[in-house]
Amino acid sequence: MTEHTPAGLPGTIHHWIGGVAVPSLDGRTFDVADPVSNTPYAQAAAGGPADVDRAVAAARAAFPGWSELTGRERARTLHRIADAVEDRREQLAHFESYDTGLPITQARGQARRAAENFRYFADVVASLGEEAFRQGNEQFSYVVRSAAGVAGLITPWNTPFMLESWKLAPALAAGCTVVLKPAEWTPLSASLWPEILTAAGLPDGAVNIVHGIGEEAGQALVDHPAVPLLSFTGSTTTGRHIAACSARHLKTLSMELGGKSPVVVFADADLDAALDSVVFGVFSLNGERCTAGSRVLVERSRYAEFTRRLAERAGRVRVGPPADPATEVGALVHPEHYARVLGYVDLGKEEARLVAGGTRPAHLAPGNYLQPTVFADTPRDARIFQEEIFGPVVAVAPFDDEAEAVALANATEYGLAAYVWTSDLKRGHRIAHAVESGMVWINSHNVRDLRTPFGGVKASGLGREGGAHSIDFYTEYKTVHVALGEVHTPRFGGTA
Ligand SMILES: NC(=O)c1ccc[n+]([C@@H]2O[C@H](COP(=O)([O-])OP(=O)(O)OC[C@H]3O[C@@H](n4cnc5c(N)ncnc54)[C@H](O)[C@@H]3O)[C@@H](O)[C@H]2O)c1
Ligand SMILES: O=C/C=C/C=C(\O)C(=O)O
Repeated sequence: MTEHTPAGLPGTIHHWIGGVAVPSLDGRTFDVADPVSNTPYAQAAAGGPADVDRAVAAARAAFPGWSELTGRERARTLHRIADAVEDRREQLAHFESYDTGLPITQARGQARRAAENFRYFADVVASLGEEAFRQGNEQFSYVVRSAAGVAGLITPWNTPFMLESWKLAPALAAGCTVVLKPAEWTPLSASLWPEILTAAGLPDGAVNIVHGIGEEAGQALVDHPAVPLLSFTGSTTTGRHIAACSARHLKTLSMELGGKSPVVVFADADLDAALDSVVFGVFSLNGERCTAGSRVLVERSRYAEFTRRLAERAGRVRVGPPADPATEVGALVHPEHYARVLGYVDLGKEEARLVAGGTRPAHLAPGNYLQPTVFADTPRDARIFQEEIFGPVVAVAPFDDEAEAVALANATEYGLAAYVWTSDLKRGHRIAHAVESGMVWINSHNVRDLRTPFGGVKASGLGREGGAHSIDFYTEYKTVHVALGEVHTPRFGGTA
């Protein structure tokens, strides 16, 4: 605990099954710590197969009632969920910041975005139509959509509440009922869902939450035969494992996985704007952001200037306690993750040239703090150029021409996001089309439009969520064909 411990912390975080807060059937719990003191402040229920089974049963029981409502009726509940999130925005932000180490100002933004996710998907489902096709006067076909069933939602520890809402909102909008398994390092903000969903009048069992360790609670959800679809956000390694396990039941999968997104800066770019975007893109959210621009490729004629300015800016980023409103980079989520990031920093010192950061800021004693770190002259086969670090660490490298920029941008197994900076818009589009990624921003940082497909290619994922793509994922189609005129069925076997 620290002087910044928020009021109202629960001592125990329970599962939420069928509208009731419950411990694990076998009574097991795990420790939950904050990333500043790294000491446990709560116990959370450690779910296993029997708890997941109970949660799936509750979701199945709630499914007929929830899925048979009209889209407009479900939309009304979703708007009330958004209201309830907004009502608790301060508490949510403080819980999130305390548990994850995110700076409080950024945690507030994530809470706002969570409410927005519910409003957005409420509007989508309220205006959703279905398709019809006519073949002259002979046949009419129409397509009905229905909720796909009980959805399993498995979420990571970075921006946990927002990413939970990014799955809960479209799943509920589409008429699914769900079992959510939050990340075990950051279960605190999820402990507010029961209060939020109850205040909004969501029927019991429509959302069930099972806390626990990925390999136990998450695995049980993956293996459950009555969960036909899984939406997973997390690491590529876990995603691959879940996909392999899901083959047995042919589950429908949506996977938002890791990234190593390039930022390509041409000599004709607005360098000030590009610099702002690079600094924000890799150091905001503590660098624990799937779409972080963690590889910066700069045209050689501006490379030295850009690298020097980036190093200066990184040195001025304010690292500090997550609860301090002046903090720009807080504490990394967990000592294990912190050690992993520090391991990459040590490696980077061998593989490239350290030009900023690389150490714990002297004034911050315990806590998982790291000064924003910049490596220059990074070779393309360096591990710090290839592997997702998921912390405030950026690798910079020069390029000589457009072809080399594209080759370097594509020289990783990942393909989530990419960013291009140039004042030549034709070139901007050329690069956007040539880069292997699910999303590209030209002369912009990661500004989201919730209507667009979000997701990646290569090792960054499978499928897309966002807008109608989310609704498609959480629904099944059925096509109904009906004859309009006289039917001339080919007569097999002659007449009787
Ligand atoms: N592409 C995106 O949209 C996006 C968004 C956020 C995070 N991420 C990625 O997430 C990663 C960081 O998150 P993380 O470290 O929590 O990832 P992780 O894969 O370790 O864990 C994610 C979730 O999966 C669960 N899990 C672990 N093993 C499991 C198993 N065998 N079966 C079922 N569930 C299991 C965990 O408990 C957790 O809830 C990074 O790679 C990051 O890029 C991607
Ligand atoms: O760290 C990952 C961030 C994911 C972001 C979204 O899913 C989103 O902005 O909708």
